[in-house]
Amino acid sequence: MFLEIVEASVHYGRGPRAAGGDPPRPAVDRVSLALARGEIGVLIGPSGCGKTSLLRAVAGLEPLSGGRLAIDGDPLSDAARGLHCPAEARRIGMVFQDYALFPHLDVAANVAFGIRHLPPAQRRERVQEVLALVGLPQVAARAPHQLSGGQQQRVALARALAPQPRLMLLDEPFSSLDAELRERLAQELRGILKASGTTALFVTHDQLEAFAVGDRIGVMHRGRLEQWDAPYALYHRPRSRFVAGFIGDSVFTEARVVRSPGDLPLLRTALGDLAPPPGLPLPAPSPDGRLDVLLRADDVVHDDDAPLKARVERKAFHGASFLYTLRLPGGEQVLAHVPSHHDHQVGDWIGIRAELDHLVAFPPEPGPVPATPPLR
Ligand SMILES: Nc1ncnc2c1ncn2[C@@H]1O[C@H](COP(=O)(O)OP(=O)(O)OP(=O)(O)O)[C@@H](O)[C@H]1O
Repeated sequence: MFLEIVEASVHYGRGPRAAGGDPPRPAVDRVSLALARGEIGVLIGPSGCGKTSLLRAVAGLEPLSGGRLAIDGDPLSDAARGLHCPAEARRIGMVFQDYALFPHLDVAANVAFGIRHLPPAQRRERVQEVLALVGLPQVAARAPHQLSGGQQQRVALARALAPQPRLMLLDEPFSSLDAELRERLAQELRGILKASGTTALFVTHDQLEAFAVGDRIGVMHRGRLEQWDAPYALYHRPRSRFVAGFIGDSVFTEARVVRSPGDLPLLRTALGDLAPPPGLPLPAPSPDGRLDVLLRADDVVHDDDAPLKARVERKAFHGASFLYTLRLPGGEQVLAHVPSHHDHQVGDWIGIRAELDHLVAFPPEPGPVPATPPLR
């Protein structure tokens, strides 16, 4: 593999620990992942889960307290051997949230910053080449303040690409831009990285951005990498409750494992009996036969003819669809993506049914079942 991270840990403040105090929890806790040459990996997870710390360790801005990492077989950090290649010798490009362009230099000089060692003609050629790659061939003579936020970020990307880094690291590069522009730039970014064959690791907290950019996506939680997988697998085959709940709009609903007349297992839920696809092993239920089933908003279909009715509690307009929060007569809450021409009002009762292509179930968490407020 081109980028290899093995059991990498990052601790901050590794000074003597307070008497009787717990050892500080690592910001990154034994994370392993790999990227093939030219692949784009994305790290996603809640605030403080360790995404930036891992990226900084790859960049060489933080030492590893455990584990190792290498690019193209070249060891860069190895805690056991006390190896830490300095950041400037790693040939890694970086783009961060703040554009960090030099305000007193024009765009061409900004982009040429990392290739000052090249002869002038070659340097000019490379600047034009990368500006064309990011879709801004005409702005070389402008000052950064004469560009929009999105354009400035593309110039920052061109500047990082100019020295042909072995790896590109991007930390929330679009987070200061508005949502619509962010999504467009995320798709453009993927095209630019693929066109230049650049291997990249991208940090975001925006799922749409992660799915638009990544060949592989990693979900981090409290310093651990919970799953590192292709986007499709992450969505349809989440390996942990955390990943299942974090990705997409969903709820867990309680199910009892019962037997069909043909002696196949069925999951009895408030939305009816769900048959696991043949060959899908169910996790072991609790001693009282309970499992929690993941119900994504796209598994719940609005159907006027369905006998099961649910009351609209909230609705959020998503353009092509509404995300409805619905309450079933028994008190359970479910979510549903409904095409936006079905514009129901809060308080309306609408017909729904479950239509699950991928059934995801987990053993119930220990402790009492959280009470669902009754329907008023
Ligand atoms: N320089 C530092 N010194 C001490 N602790 C730090 C430092 N930087 C980060 N941390 C802690 O390490 C943990 C991981 O932080 P990190 O910034 O890597 O998370 P993140 O997932 O990138 O968060 P966000 O999405 O909010 O940027 C947090 O608990 C944070 O408080």
